[in-house]
Parts: sequence; structure tokens; C-alpha cells
Amino acid sequence: MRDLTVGYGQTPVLFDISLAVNRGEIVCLLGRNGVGKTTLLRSIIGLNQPTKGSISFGGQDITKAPTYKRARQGIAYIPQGREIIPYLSVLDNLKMGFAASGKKGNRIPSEIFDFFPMLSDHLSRQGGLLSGGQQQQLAIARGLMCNPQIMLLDEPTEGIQPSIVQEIEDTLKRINEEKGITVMVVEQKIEFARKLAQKFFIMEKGAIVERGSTEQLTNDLLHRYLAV
Ligand SMILES: Nc1ncnc2c1ncn2[C@@H]1O[C@H](COP(=O)(O)OP(=O)(O)OP(=O)(O)O)[C@@H](O)[C@H]1O
Repeated sequence: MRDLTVGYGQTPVLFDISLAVNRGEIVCLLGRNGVGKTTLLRSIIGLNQPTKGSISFGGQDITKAPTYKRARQGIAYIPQGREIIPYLSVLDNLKMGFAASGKKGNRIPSEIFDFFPMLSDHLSRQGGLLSGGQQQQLAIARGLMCNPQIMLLDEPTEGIQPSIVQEIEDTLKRINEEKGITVMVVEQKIEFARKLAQKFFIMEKGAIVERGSTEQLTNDLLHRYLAV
């Protein structure tokens, strides 16, 4: 991403953001509420359009590509709040991944149940009847159905009980290691982000103000940019 400037109407929200994520990395994006983290992820998948700057993915300029093409090129977006379709079954929620990837298919690959064994016990249940943690796992699994190269996750641990947070951390690590999928995660839970990611970016007022490897994520930085 180079010099990306994005706004809502006339109001700019992201200012000249430049950042790079290498293939196979896990990176986290941190910052207080309202600094622009969600807008940044939405810009990568094409739900917000920049007024300036560019985004390239796998060497291709995707700045003007529509969202569905970005999904087909290998970008999966797992939004804040998960956006499971509540009245569809777990199975049908998963099958939506076929539509997003542009590939025809009817059978859910077994690896989905290998990463998320819980789902196989609930395939015929309505998605909206799952717990928050189970819905989050379903949302990640639905993203994985698109066979992505990168997964963008917006606060995957929000409102989720600690045991499931640990499961999500372990599964994301496995997905990264076993499938080589790059992961970019927006997080408020610092310990989760620290354990999961190798690199961090901190945002403040629509700009990246600090970046580095997670070992460099000192308490001083956390206090300065994340304490409320
Ligand atoms: N649809 C919208 N229309 C107008 N302004 C918006 C819209 N969505 C977000 N904003 C504004 O853009 C700014 C950045 O919001 P954004 O949701 O990207 O921040 P965030 O860091 O993800 O916050 P949070 O941690 O609360 O999710 C905020 O000032 C917000 O009020």
C-alpha cells in the first residue's frame, strides 16, 4: 500500500498510508477506537475507495479492482461482528465461500473440518444459533473456503470467551504455517496480538505512527498509543 488516502464523503480518515506485508507473515494492526483500522482493512478488500495512492497485491495493482475480483485473487475479509447469515445453516454459510471464490463446488473440503472440528457437529444448525466464538470460527472457515492467499481479520476475539480465543489463536497459526496464508489482524487484545503476530503497525488519527517486529512492541508504546 502506497500513500493511501481514504475518506467518507468529504471527510478524510486515512492519510498517506504506506505499508508492506510479506507473503506468509502474520501482522497485527493496533490502535485506539476510531483511528481507522477497519477502514484500512475495508480499503484492502475494496469496500472503501482511496482518493489517492495505490494498493498492489502479488505484484498486481488492485487499486481500482472491484471487491469480488479481489476476493477471487485471494484476499479474504472476515469483518468485525463476523456477519454470519443468521437464518442460513452453518453448511450454507460455508458454501457462500464458493460464491466468493468464483469456483463451483458443493462439497466442503475436509481441511475445513480439520481446522474447525466443531463445525462438523453443527452443519444443519442455523448460523445465528451458534455462540459468538463458534460464529467467529465459522466466519474464518468461510473465508478459508475461498482458498485465500491473505486473510484480513477485524477483531476476531471481540466478545469471545478465553478458551475459544486460545483456539482461534492456535488455528490461525496452523492456517498460516500449514497453508502459508498471510494474516493481517486488527486487535484490541494485546496479548493475543503479541503471541500471534511477527510484525505490528500502530495507527493514530488515520496514520501509521509506529511499526516493527512484535518483540519491539514495548509497554511504553502500548501506553502511549493504546491506553485509554
Ligand atoms: N460509514 C462511515 N461513515 C462516516 N464515517 C465513518 C464511517 N465508518 C467509520 N467512520 C469514521 O471513520 C473513522 C475511522 O473509523 P474506523 O471504524 O475505521 O476505526 P477503527 O480504528 O476500526 O475503530 P474501532 O476500533 O472502533 O472499530 C472514525 O472517525 C469513524 O467515525
